[in-house]
Amino acid sequence: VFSRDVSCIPYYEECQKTADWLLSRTKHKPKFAIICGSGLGMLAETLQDQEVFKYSDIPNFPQSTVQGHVGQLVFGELKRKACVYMQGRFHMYEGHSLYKVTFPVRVFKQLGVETLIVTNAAGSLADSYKVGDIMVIKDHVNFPGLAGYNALSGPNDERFGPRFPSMSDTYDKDLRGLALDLSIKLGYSHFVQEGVYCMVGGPNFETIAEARLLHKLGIDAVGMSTAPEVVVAKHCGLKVFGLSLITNQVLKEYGSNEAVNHEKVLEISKKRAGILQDFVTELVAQINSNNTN
Ligand SMILES: O=P(O)(O)O[C@H]1O[C@H](CO)[C@@H](O)[C@H]1O
Ligand code: HPA
Repeated sequence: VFSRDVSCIPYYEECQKTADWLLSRTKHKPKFAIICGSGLGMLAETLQDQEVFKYSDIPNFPQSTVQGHVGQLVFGELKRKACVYMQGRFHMYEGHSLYKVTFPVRVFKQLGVETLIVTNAAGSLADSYKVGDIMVIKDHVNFPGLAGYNALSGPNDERFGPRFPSMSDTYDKDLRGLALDLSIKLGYSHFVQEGVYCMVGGPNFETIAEARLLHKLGIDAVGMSTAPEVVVAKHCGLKVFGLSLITNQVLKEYGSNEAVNHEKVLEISKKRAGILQDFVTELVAQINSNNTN
């Protein structure tokens, strides 16, 4: 489940074939790819001149199985910049191999994308965060990756990137700075944070003991995605920027009657998607005007 079957058809060619299929059907040449987190598919709604491809029609593409992940690529223009949105991501807990989870990222690279913007729904461990806050991802802890379930495990194809890529500067410093400046300009600074995201395998939410452990480790927000996509993006030379929407507080005390569930996560995502949408739109516009990209 976790690693690539080395006997399967060559991965680079497989990605290229999918990219060529898309390029022959869309007039857009995206430089930005945006992955929509749980319940955040509406981020794509502001795209002008849309062209939509269902995952079930795209060669080699996996299928979405999680509620809140529609399962289509939307190409279009945001402030006259060509973008592709992934409405529905793939998670390890769905049973996808990590090479399938990250397949779209490599396809984006072959489409000519230069910057990947990841979004996700996450639970907060940081005491100062509130539900509805947006966290600019400064760095991540890839728990499955540390345990050997890494999207880069298996044969390395140098055409994507090096065997041993550095991850010390993964979330682009200029883009993070730009986003924090922008949050002030947009009047968002009271709910925009910067912090560390941690990926756990899921699909269960954390036990109290696990939540306390993550909190002690200095992790600010936890989710079940993002790290594999980001590792693969960095490996193949994409600039990376990430936003976590805080959909719930992770319980750290015993005896509470509260419990998180996916429906509550989707409810908050739906409520805050508009704000996230504006943030991403303005950011994409600014990246160009500042020549950051
Ligand atoms: O990370 P995204 O896809 O936003 O979704 C988050 O929300 C779901 C749990 O409610 C999990 O899939 C978790 O990873
Ligand atoms: O509390 C959480 N834990 C893990 N993943 C999540 N995704 C949204 N909220 C959470």
